[in-house]
Amino acid sequence: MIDIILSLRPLYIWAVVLGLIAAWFPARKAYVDYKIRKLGGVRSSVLATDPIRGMPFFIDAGYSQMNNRLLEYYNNLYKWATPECPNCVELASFGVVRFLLTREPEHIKTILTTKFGDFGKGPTFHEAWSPFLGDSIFTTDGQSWSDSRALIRPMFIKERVRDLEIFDKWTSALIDKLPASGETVDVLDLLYRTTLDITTEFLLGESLNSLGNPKHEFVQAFHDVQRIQMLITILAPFRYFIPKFRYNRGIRVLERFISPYIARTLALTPDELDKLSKSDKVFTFLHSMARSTRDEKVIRDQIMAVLLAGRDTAAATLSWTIYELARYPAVYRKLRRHVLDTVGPARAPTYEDIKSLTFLTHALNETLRLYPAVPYNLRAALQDTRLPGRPGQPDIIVLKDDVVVYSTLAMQRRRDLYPEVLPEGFADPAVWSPERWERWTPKSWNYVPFNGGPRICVGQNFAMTEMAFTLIRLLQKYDRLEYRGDWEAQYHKAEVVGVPGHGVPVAFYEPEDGNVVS
Ligand code: HEM
Repeated sequence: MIDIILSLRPLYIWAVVLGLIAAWFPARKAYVDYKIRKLGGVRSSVLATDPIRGMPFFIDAGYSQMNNRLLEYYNNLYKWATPECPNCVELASFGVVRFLLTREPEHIKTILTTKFGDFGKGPTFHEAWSPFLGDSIFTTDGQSWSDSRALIRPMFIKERVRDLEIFDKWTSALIDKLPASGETVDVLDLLYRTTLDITTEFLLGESLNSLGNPKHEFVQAFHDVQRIQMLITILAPFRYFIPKFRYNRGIRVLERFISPYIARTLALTPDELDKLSKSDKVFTFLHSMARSTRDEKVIRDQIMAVLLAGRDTAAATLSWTIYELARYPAVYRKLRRHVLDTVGPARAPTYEDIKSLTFLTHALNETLRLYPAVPYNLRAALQDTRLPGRPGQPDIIVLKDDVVVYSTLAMQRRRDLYPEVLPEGFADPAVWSPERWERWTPKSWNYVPFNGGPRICVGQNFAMTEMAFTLIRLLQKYDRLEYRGDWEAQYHKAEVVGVPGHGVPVAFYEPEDGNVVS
């Protein structure tokens, strides 16, 4: 065939090549249609199967990401969906990979539990993320993922007193950094640093102290790596064209910081590690891993993964909570009253205090409903499989290597997933209202900020305790809070984690006349 083409004149060669390309896409579509029919299901709503129709969607995705309109872009896709499949659409451009984008609870449930084994991060995700997260819990599937989970989980199953001490140390440092009563501060920036300091101390036994040293090169490097990683993920087919200088340099900075801690830990003998494990006070995540593996790379990868998982997620959720509390002073006052009644004005909270403060948990749940920290996620099909169709409709076929993108952000904000007629006292679902949780439990899989199934967030309890602890400390000290930004201008910015795009400029007020309760 090649010989025949090469024997033609150049103009004819171009014509043949273009003809082959033009024929390839309909042929590919026909083949996919045939396979799907054979498997006894249907396609989801098809938006594009070739570059001419597909490219504008991918370009718009990149543009929307850069301009912080990703949720709008994502929701707009469903305007072209068919009534048979209103919440799942298919996009393809070059190559053979189809992207299925969904905001359907039954699909998320299927991916994460019912057909857990059929879906995974997949080889492309692994390749795209491995410079940063290596072969860690985040980037692997099957046995490798299961080994990572077994390595990490022990540090999260116990309620450790040591964790509360770490939270206390760094929330005190946070409060020390807040300006005088009534002065404006961007609390998002401070919370990023607080959660980074908490997470590094938890992981390594020693904190980065970014609250004390905001210009630490680690902070900028971590930011650069995450931002570029998100772009690499969104522009998956075109990721090779993204400049990676800052990304690679950032990863080197992170590694330079972590390496000495790993080396120091690996220098300990198994006996020494066993001895340390007896004491909750000094035993770190690093020690815990070194008891199971002596492989420096394995440890490096898991540390990076937990750093990523633990830092921005909690900072973002706390920031959105503070942003909403500034909007609803009555909720702030109610929370403060609960905290002062339960913990008092100065004492550090215990695990029991935190558990008994249910309204505080409702406030955090409500934030995670409107602003789930991981707003977009994806899974690749590891084999031909299916997602359930609407009641009475056939299943949607997912072919091996197809990528399913799911958004808990888009799903949890779907108006049609809430009662059509809202019960008394149940605020509009678009509104932040912790009170709704007093009489309402979301249907399972309509609310999954920590995901679900075997891959559910391993740090969920750690995160909820850390966030509650931080809020309690702020509520003890300040009797009110004022937003100093432009409410209209605020937007949701998605870089792996969804944060308030304009930060959260606020002023905290201590009680006037020194009274604890105002
Ligand atoms: C508000 C706080 C948090 C939220 C909303 C959250 C959410 C999530 C979500 C959605 C996943 C699933 C990711 C995926 O499978 O693609 C996840 C996984 C994970 N999270 Fe969290 N997370 C939070 C805080 C934390 C913290 C503080 C830690 C640790 C210190 C942590 C550790 C992990 C780890 C290790 C995984 C991987 C689990 C696995 O793949 O088996 N998370 N988290």
